Amino acid sequence: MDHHKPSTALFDVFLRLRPSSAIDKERFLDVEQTEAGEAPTHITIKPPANDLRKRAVERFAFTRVFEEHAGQRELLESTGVLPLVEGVLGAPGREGRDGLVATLGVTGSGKSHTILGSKSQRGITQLALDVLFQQTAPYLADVDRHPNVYPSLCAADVSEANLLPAAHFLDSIYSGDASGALSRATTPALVRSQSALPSTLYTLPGAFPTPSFNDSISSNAARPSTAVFDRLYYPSLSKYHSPLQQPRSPLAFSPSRSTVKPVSKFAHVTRSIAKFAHLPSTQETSFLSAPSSKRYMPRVSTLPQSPPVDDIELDIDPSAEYAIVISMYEVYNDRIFDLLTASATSNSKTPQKRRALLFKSTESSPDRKVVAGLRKVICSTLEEALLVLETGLQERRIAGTGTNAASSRSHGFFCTEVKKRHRGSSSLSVPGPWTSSTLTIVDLAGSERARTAKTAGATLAEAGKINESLMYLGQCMQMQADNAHATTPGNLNLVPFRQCKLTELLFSNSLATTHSTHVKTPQKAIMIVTADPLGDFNATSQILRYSALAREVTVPRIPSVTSTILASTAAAKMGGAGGYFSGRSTPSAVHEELEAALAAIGSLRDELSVAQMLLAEETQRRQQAEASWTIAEQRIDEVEAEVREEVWSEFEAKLAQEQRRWRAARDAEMDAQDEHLDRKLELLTQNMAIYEDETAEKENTSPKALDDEGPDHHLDEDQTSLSPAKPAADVAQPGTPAAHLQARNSLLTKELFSLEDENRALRERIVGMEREKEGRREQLRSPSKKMRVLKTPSRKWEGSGVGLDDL
Ligand SMILES: Nc1ncnc2c1ncn2[C@@H]1O[C@H](COP(=O)(O)OP(=O)(O)OP(=O)(O)O)[C@@H](O)[C@H]1O
Repeated sequence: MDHHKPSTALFDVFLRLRPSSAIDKERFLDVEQTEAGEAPTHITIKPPANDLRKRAVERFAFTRVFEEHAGQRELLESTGVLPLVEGVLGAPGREGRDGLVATLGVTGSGKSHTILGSKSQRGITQLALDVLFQQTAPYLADVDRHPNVYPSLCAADVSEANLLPAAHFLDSIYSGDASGALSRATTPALVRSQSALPSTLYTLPGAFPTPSFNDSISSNAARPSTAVFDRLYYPSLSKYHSPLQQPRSPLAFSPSRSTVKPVSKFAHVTRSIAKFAHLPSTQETSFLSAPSSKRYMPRVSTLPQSPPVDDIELDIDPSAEYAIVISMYEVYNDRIFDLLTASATSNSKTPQKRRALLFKSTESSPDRKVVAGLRKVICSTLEEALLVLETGLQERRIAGTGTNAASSRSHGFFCTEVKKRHRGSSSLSVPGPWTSSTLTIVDLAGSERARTAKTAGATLAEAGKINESLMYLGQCMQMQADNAHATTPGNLNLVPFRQCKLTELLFSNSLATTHSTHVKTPQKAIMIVTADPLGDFNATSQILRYSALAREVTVPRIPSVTSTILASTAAAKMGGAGGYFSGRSTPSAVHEELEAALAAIGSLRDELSVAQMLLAEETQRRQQAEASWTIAEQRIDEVEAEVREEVWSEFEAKLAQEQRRWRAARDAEMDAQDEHLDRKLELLTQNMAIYEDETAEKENTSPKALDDEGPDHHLDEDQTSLSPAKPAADVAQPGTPAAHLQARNSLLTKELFSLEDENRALRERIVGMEREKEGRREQLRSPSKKMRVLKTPSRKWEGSGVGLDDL
C-alpha cells in the first residue's frame, strides 16, 4: 500500500485528472514526470495558444497527482482514505479519529465520479463502506437481537438525531404507507409487481414507453429465483417477511430502449439510476425516475461491484463492539438539509417543505458543533448502507447544465459514524460507553462560469451561491497552504472558515477543541482536486491556484511576435536611457520580467471577473433586499395605522366608561350630601319641635314665668330662616330653661350655617368639574392633542378612582 508522506497542512491535497472526451481541444495541463518509482507531484499549465492575455506558465505542487489512467482503487489506496477508515475504527483501547474526504473542481471534472462512482465503478464512498463493513463484521453490535443496544446508541448520540435501524428506515420509505412509517410490516416494495406501477408513469416527460411483455420476460431471464434474489440482496429485510406472504423481487421490469432524453426536472433521479443501475449504456432512465409518490427500492444487484476490496486488511480493535450509523445532508444555498428526512424520502403525495438544520453546539456537545436533528440510520450490512446511500442520493439537488448533464447543485455530505465501545472481558461484564468517530465524504458542487455552463434563472442563482462558497473555500485552502509553509508558529494565519456553512462544516473539526474532561483529536482531512486537462482553462487554473500546496510562475512562453517587440523595446530603453534597466538587465531578463508582469495582469483579470460576478450577485441581492425593505416599511405603516385606530377606539370606549363611572360617583356623592343635609334639617326641625313643645308646656305650667319672658320670646319664622342672634334684651336668664333652649338653638343655627357653606362649596366644585369636562372634550376633539392624551391615559383615565381624584 502506498501511504503518502505526512503533512502539517489541515488538508492533504491530491490532484486527479480525468480522461477527457473532447478530442478537438488543446491540452493545457502537463504532469511533470519523475524518476522511476516515484509518484508525480507537480503539474504545469500553459495558456492556450490563442490566449490574448499572454499569461505565464504556472507550476503547481500537490501531495500527489493521479493521471487519467488512475482507477478508483488506486485512489482509495494512495490518497490516504484507508488510514482515515482505520482512524475512525480507532486503535485498540483508543477512541477513533474523525476523517474527511472532499473533492473540489470545475463542473464536469469528475468529482462525483470519484466520490460516488459510475455505472460500472464504485466510488470512494462505496469502497470505504465495503472496507468498513468487512473489517467490523465480526464485531458489529446486533441492534435487533440485543434490546439494550438501540437505546444505548440513542442515549450516546450528542446531535439531537433521530436514530433508526436500517430495516425500519427502509420500511418507512418504501412501504408505500406513509402512516406506518415505523411499522415492522412486510415491506410492500418487495412484493410489488410490475402491474402495480402507475400507468401515468409512462406518460410523464422523460419516461420510457410502456414496457412490453417480452421486455420483462427477457429482463427476468438471467435473474435468479426471487426468493434467492431477496435472500441474497435483502438479507436484513427478509427477516421481516411473513411466511404467508413470500416476498418477490422488487421489480420485474426493465425499460425498453428509448431515444427520449430525460428533462432536467427529473435529472436528479435519472442520474442516480444512470450511475447505479446496471443498464445498457443507451438506457438513460428507468421506472425509478418517475416522480411517483411511491418509492421503489433500488436493487443492490444492479449497483457496481467493481473494483473489489476483499483483500484489504486494516487494524481493528478486537476488544471493541462497533455500530455503523449513516447520515447524509446537503448544503444548498448556504443552508443544511437532511437527505434522509426530506420530501423525496417521504411517501406523502404532496411535497413537504424541507426544514433547514443548524450546525451548532448542543447540550451534549458543548465544545464541538454538530449538525443537529439529522435522521441517522444504523446499518448492519453493506447492502443496507448502500440502500440508505441510494435513498439519500435521490433527494440531492442535481440539474442538467451546459457542461454537465447531471450536475450537482449542492454540496453533498455523506457521513459514516463509527460507534465503538469496549465489550467487557466476560459475557457478564457491562460494556463501556459508546464513543463516536465520523468519516465524512463530501461531493462539492462544481464551480462554473455562467457563460460556459449556460445556466439561467434558479440554476444561475445556485451557481452564484456555489461560486461564492467555493471562493471562501479557496481563501481557506490558500491560508492553510501558507500556514503549512510557515517557518514559525507565530507566522500562522487564522483560517477564515466561519464565512459560510460549507467552510465551517469542512474546517471546524480540523481544529483542536478541548473540554474539561475530554480532548478530541482534530480530524484528518483529504482534498481531491479534479481537473480535465482539455477542459476550461480559466476555471481550472483558478481552482488549481487556490487549492495547490505551492505555486510558482515559471519561464513564460513568449510568442514570437511579442518577443520581437519586447526585445526591441527593451533594447531601445536600455540604449536610449543609459541604464534604464540596471546594468545586469539583458533583453531576455527584460522579457521575463515583462512576461511575468503580463501573467500577473492575466491572473488579476481572472480575479477581477470573479469579483465582478460576485458584485453583480451582491447588487441583485441588495436590490431584492431593498424591495423587501420597502414592502416591509409599507406594511409597518399599515400596521401602525391599524394599531392607532384600534387604540383610539379602545380609548374612546374607556373614556365613555370613565365618564359613566364619574357621573355615577358624582350622583352618589350628591345624594349623600342631600341625605346629610336632610338629616341635619330633620334634626333641626325635631329640636324646634321640642323647643315649641317645651315652651307650650311651660306656658301651660308657669304662665307667670312666661309672662315675665314676654310674648315674643320664641323662635319666630325668621329664625327658622337663620336670622342672627336675638338682641341682648331677648337673652334669657342664665340657668333658666329658656336660656338652655336658646343655647341649643344657636348651636343648631351655627351647624346649619356650616352645612349651607359646605353645600355651596360642593355646588361650585360640581360647576367647576362640568367646566373641566367640557374643556377635556374640546382637547380630545383637536387631533394634535390626541397623542398627548393617548400618551397619558394611565394618569388621567385608568384605574377606578382616578377621575374621582380630580373631584
Ligand atoms: N476519471 C474518470 N473516468 C471516467 N469517467 C469520468 C472520470 N471522471 C469523470 N468522468 C465522467 O465525466 C462525467 C462528469 O463527471 P462528474 O459528474 O463526476 O463531474 P462533477 O465534477 O461531479 O460535476 P458537477 O460539479 O457538475 O457535479 C461523468 O459522466 C463521469 O462518469
